[in-house]
Amino acid sequence: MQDLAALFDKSAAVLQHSLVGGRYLVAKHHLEAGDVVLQCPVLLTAQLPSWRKRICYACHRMCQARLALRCKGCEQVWFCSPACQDSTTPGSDPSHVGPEGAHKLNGLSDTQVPHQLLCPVLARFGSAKCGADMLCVLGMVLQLLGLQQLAGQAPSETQQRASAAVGAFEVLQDHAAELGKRERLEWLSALTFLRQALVKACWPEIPSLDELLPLVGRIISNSFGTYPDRGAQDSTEDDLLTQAADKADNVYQPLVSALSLPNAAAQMSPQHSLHGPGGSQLLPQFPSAEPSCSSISPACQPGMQQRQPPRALLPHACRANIAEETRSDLPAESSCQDMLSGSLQQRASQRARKPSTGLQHPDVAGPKGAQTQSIDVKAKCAPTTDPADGMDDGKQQGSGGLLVSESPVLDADNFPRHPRSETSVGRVLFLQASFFNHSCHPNCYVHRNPTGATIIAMQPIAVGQELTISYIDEQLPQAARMLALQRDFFFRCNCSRCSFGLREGSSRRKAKRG
Ligand SMILES: C[S@@+](CC[C@H](N)C(=O)[O-])C[C@H]1O[C@@H](n2cnc3c(N)ncnc32)[C@H](O)[C@@H]1O
Repeated sequence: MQDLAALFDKSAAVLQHSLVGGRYLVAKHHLEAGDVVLQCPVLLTAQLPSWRKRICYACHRMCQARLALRCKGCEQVWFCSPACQDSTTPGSDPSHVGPEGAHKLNGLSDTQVPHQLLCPVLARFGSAKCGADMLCVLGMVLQLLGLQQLAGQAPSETQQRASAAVGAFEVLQDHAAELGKRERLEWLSALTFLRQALVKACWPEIPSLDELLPLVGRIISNSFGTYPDRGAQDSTEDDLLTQAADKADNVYQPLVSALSLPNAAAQMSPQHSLHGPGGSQLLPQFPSAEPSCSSISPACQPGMQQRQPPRALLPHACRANIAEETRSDLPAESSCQDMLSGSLQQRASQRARKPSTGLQHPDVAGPKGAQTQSIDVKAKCAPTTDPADGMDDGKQQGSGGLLVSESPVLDADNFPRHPRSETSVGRVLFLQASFFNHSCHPNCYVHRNPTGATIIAMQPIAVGQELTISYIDEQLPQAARMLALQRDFFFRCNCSRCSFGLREGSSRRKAKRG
């Protein structure tokens, strides 16, 4: 606990532990809406195969044009510039690469796993017979194995940082034991492929399946989905403040009103003293478009990015799909027990469904694109195809923004809706953010950019009060929320809103019957 606590030294959060609730974070001091609670770097991240030709492996920029520079060794990663390509080799000077700090692939500049280390293993990924999301997770497992290799090297700052990262990752909750039988078999099959790739690449130590499965268990239950975003790249301090205010007002106020929580509306109506003590001073300076990158890639030019309303949090693609399905399929007050018992059995098949329509990969044209999204175990017989091949770049949708976004979208009537039409482009794991518990009525939200995430208070938070974020679309009906949390995060939510909702649901049913 001592070392873990140090992860939060420079933040407004303190890690606590309770025998009943496990680890959780509380406010170190009073926070106002808009205050930054903490910033966490990206620990692991990977793109879905179909997006790799659009997203620079080094700086994580999403580009409109298909990237021209590909690693000749593995043929699995693409770069937006020679500088970005060079940055992945040890000893290079990363200072001129991409947006400020974006070369820090793992958010730990000195522990970025050199691409040369991973390249021979990635070279085998082209023949993988697993689905896109699984391949994405395998890529993150490989990065972690790379960090483990760095951690085993001779003492140096790099070694120390890698050891710290690996050590902290190992204490994240691992839900591998809760995988359904079918899912477990799927993962074992995918991990067997990874082991074979490691053997062929002469990896120094080949972990057993029993050692690899918990890594997957931690990654899938702690990672966020990444989404295309047009505009967040230029996030300014004012944008962040506005987002915090929008989120608090437009997202939670209607929810609170709908639930008629006593006193809650007042609590959820921050005074927006966003520039108050500890507010703006603490806000980070997000990297803006960087001349070195934009001068090379037209897609990185600020003029190419259209500002869009901020969007809401979603963990990853299959969660978005479930959200959409459950919204339409499920009555708001369905029995949660029924939902959950069904959900566990259906988890694998739900995940196997192809993403909903909406924003598609710019290269994807109809059914061909859908092929890459299936993670059905049977479908794994077909190699993962890359829809970017042979497509016309001129028909791409514009998308010059960041990979990740996490703020609400407003409908025409100004009521927040969820970006469920968005398709995930990959996954990302933030170490510190993994210690925030979920609430369906959270007091913080996560603003993400390619180099990391910033947790921001959405309302005044008293010293010692628990800090929570939402892992899902908290505007879903309770049954759907519970289903998504159980299915994707392996727990049953005990937040105050769910407890309240259960009582409300049963009393409404009673009232209907009566
Ligand atoms: C990302 S971790 C959060 C930190 C976690 N408490 C820990 O000790 O590592 C997510 C896990 O925390 C627990 N958790 C988070 N939010 C919860 C909630 N609202 N209700 C019940 N359990 C929750 C669940 O065990 C879940 O799998």
